[in-house]
Amino acid sequence: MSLPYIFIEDLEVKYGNKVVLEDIFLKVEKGEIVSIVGPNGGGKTTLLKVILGLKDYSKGTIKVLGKNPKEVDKKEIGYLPQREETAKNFPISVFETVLMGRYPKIGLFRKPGEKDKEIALESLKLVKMDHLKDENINKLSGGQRQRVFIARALAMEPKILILDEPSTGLDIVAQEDFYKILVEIRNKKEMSIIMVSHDIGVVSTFVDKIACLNKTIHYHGKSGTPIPKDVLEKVFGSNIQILVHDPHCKGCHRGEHD
Ligand SMILES: Nc1ncnc2c1ncn2[C@@H]1O[C@H](COP(=O)(O)OP(=O)(O)OP(=O)(O)O)[C@@H](O)[C@H]1O
Repeated sequence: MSLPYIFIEDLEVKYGNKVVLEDIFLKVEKGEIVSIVGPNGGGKTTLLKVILGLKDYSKGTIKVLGKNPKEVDKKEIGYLPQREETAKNFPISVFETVLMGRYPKIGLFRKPGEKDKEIALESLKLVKMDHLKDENINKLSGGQRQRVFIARALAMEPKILILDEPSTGLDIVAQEDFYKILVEIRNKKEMSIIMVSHDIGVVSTFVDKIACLNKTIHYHGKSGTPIPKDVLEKVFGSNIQILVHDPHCKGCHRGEHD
């Protein structure tokens, strides 16, 4: 059997003397979509940084594509950070933005060729934004822009896609569309997707595994199975209310709820 794309065992991470992650065990297989949920300050971004090789760990084992994270070829991992801003009024089109995703492959000083343009267009099609390819990136809505940034990451043809709160600011319909696109991308490209999310109700319908992170991972299971109440209380506190999302509810789609 092949190695999981991400393998983490007994991981501990500190900032100075402060332990922010401990006893972390997590496996992400090829083609799996995993969501990390948890309260502010729970360590989600820190975990992503360790996976990306941007932050050291103090104990345990972590292998990304079978290697120490710092040794992984950066072209193998597409990363979309929490907030991605484009310079206001910078005249760059959607297509040019996605084409920038090819530069790690072709080098900064080479002109993209026909194959690069083909891949950029295919990436835009995957996120269903090809009809806006000539539009200025700053004229798009937040959700549309987010999809373009995903296309830019896809243009690098990575094996793993890492997204930090990709659905922030999207309404529930846009969130669902967004997650459906991620599932399609996974199905077509067989890449692993690991993302931080706050919308636990919606995300659980689309992902393969949810990891609740508050210093350590409290639950780690298949989506569709309800997360036990005691686990939710440990992670979010006792006031948490999880709205179980019914994807067939037509009222949700028409915005008929409060
Ligand atoms: N550069 C840093 N130096 C020191 N402590 C840090 C640093 N970055 C994060 N921390 C601390 O590490 C802990 C985890 O932070 P992290 O940003 O990983 O949490 P998070 O779950 O991503 O939070 P949020 O949901 O608010 O984005 C917090 O206690 C935070 O204060």
